[in-house]
Amino acid sequence: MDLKRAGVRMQVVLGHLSRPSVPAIVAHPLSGPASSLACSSPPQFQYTLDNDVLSLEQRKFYEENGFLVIKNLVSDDDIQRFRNEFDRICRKEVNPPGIVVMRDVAIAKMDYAPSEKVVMKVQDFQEDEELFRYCTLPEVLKYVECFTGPNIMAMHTMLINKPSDTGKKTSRHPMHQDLHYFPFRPSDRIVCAWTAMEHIDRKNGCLVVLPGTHKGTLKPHGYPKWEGGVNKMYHGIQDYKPDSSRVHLVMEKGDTVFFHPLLIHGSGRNKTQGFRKAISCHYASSDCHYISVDGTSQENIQDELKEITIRRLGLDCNIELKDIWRFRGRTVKGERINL
Ligand SMILES: CCCC(=O)SCCNC(=O)CCNC(=O)[C@H](O)C(C)(C)COP(=O)(O)OP(=O)(O)OC[C@H]1O[C@@H](n2cnc3c(N)ncnc32)[C@H](O)[C@@H]1OP(=O)(O)O
Ligand SMILES: Nc1ncnc2c1ncn2[C@@H]1O[C@H](COP(=O)(O)OP(=O)(O)OP(=O)(O)O)[C@@H](O)[C@H]1O
Ligand SMILES: O=C(O)CCC(=O)C(=O)O
Ligand SMILES: [Fe+2]
Ligand SMILES: [Mg+2]
Repeated sequence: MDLKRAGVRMQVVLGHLSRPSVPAIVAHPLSGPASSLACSSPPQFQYTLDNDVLSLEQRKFYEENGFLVIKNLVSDDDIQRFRNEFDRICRKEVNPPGIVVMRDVAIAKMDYAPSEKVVMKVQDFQEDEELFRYCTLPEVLKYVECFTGPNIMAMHTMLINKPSDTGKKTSRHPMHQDLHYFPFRPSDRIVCAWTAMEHIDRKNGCLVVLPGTHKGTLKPHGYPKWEGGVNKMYHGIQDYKPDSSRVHLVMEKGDTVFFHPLLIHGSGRNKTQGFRKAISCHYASSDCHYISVDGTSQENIQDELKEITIRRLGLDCNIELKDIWRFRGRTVKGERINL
């Protein structure tokens, strides 16, 4: 086993077994700045920017693996507030503009009273002041800036309420790269923050990552051929091999993983009776620019997103993908430049 793999394994094992202690390569919000550890010949960094937040070890870990877990970053109080607001949205006590409330495909056509038990995800909560607070938390943005730089936009927001699997395995999220969904670049200035809202492990469907895959390119995505069905827009990489060496990220409430948009990741079934909750935001530097995805592997998701948006807004004309993203994006720090 090479050192990198051993390191990843150690993080996961130690992170799971020895909760109060901070394993060497698991980042801690209070751990020291890179500058204090700087050695004589600084390595070249591609995926992280010079900053006083990440230790050299944390920085190297992200460069090598494409993700970094920061333990205990978001407070219990904040998580409770997000839970309360999610509940209010599910019960239709509030209906913020733009929000998408999604049911699991296994129950999509059934008629149930509105409650958190029928909602698998809310998305695009940029107009919901209470949930959008997550995207503006200074403790989160402090880390985001290490990847995006100072001009930061929140581009995509989600609260995922992974339901108990009905037996059809539809609670799985196929392995994918988030960049498939994004018509902006460069990819290295985009990062996802994903915070566990409770203890999450393999039983309730934790995140699964393929370390180091952020160094590859964007792969073609499509719907996996799953007997029990697949949720709308849950595309997966087409050449997924079940034997790929996966790392399951066991996380505690408040732990936050930052990951690169090319990192291949997904999540397994929720085999418990509860709903597994996580809140996330994709950030990008506002220096990024929109690209045309015409004629690329992203054309399939462009077509689906345009179709849904046109239907939802009741438009009778075409709409440009970049305008959908311009409309969603919100500046959370610095100034809005290109996006
Ligand atoms: C980095 C990003 C990574 C990502 O994963 S981004 C993924 C992007 N996902 C999205 O943008 C959200 C996709 N979901 C949606 O837009 C909506 O939930 C969706 C699917 C349009 C349904 O919303 P509504 O139209 O409000 O719901 P509805 O009950 O009227 O259903 C309309 C038709 O859609 C079907 N449907 C609902 N939920 C579904 C699901 N989970 N999977 C597959 N199909 C689903 C539903 O059965 C109905 O079909 P029909 O028209 O009756 O044949
Ligand atoms: N054809 C596929 N394309 C893309 N991703 C897939 C495909 N089949 C399975 N996956 C993903 O691979 C992971 C493992 O799949 P599996 O069916 O073993 O799920 P599980 O047993 O519920 O979860 P786990 O093994 O992670 O505990 C899941 O994240 C799943 O979404
Ligand atoms: O929370 C999960 O299960 C994974 C979500 C995810 O990767 C996504 O929506 O892009
Ligand atoms: Fe994802
Ligand atoms: Mg499995």
